[in-house]
Amino acid sequence: MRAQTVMTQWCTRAAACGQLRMSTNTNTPKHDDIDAIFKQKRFLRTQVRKTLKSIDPSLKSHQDNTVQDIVLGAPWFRSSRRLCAYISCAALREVDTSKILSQILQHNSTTDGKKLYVPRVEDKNSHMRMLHISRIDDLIANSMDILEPTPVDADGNAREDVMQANDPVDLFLLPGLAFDRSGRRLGRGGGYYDTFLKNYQDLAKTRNWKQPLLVALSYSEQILDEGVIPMTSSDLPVDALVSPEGVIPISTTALNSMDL
Ligand SMILES: Nc1nc2c(c(=O)[nH]1)N(C=O)[C@@H](CNc1ccc(C(=O)N[C@@H](CCC(=O)O)C(=O)O)cc1)CN2
Ligand SMILES: Nc1ncnc2c1ncn2[C@@H]1O[C@H](COP(=O)(O)OP(=O)(O)OP(=O)(O)O)[C@@H](O)[C@H]1O
Repeated sequence: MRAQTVMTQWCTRAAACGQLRMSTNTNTPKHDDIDAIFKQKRFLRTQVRKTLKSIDPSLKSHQDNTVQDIVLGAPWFRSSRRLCAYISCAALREVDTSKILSQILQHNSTTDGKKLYVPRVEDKNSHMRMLHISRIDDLIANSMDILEPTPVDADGNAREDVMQANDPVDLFLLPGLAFDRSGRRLGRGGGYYDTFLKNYQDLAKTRNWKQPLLVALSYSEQILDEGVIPMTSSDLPVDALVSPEGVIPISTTALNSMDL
């Protein structure tokens, strides 16, 4: 049985027996409900991690290539000038970004002139920065074994922090554990991306910049039925998903700007 089928059946059963009380309404949940939502998220993360572990490695690698080729060929990627992308971690079974990143850093005809910012975790208090890198050698493994940039480059200069940059980022390539077709995203629970994206969106508003396009990369098995992913008011929806089946535009921005 396919992992997606197992997940769908599990979600249906869990919802039916009350393990997952989905917040399909947009009202902010009461304080009493918040703990339950975080508990539901933890439960769902465990299920998704199991599903990811069960995907056949050759199927996973095929999906990695397909998703990356879709991104590399997409007009919204090709026309982006400044982007933030995650450095995929094999142990976390995330969609691989190595091909996308190396193409950006090679400055070839597809990706010429793009400026790349990647995450650096500063503390456990949901604080993450996005720092500019120009070479893959700018990265070292952190305590979670994820590659990230050193704060200072080889010449001793502080790397540019995207929050201090003079020009706007047009595109974010986002990781996550699970997604749905209405833009819900389940992260790894650190609150790093939600906090960062909220701050970046506020900065873009202050500067009168166009908001960046938020695109999450997903294996097919990570796209869950609508209503299954619990949300709080701090969870930010994504504009679009890229899975091996193609691009799924979600927001009006995505529908208007992705040229699909
Ligand atoms: N590649 C990548 N880089 C990233 C993130 C990410 O999700 N992926 N982050 C996104 O926030 C930030 C780091 N946050 C992280 C949060 C949790 C775990 C992690 O290892 N989680 C384990 C479970 C740990 C536990 O339960 O104690 C896991 O998910 O298996 C890693 C990174 C910034 N950089
Ligand atoms: N019961 C709780 N009450 C209040 N805050 C909590 C609770 N459980 C977790 N948090 C915190 O809420 C924040 C957001 O958690 P959430 O589960 O929404 O993260 P996420 O969306 O998966 O992560 P990310 O934004 O990095 O993708 C984290 O800082 C987490 O420590």
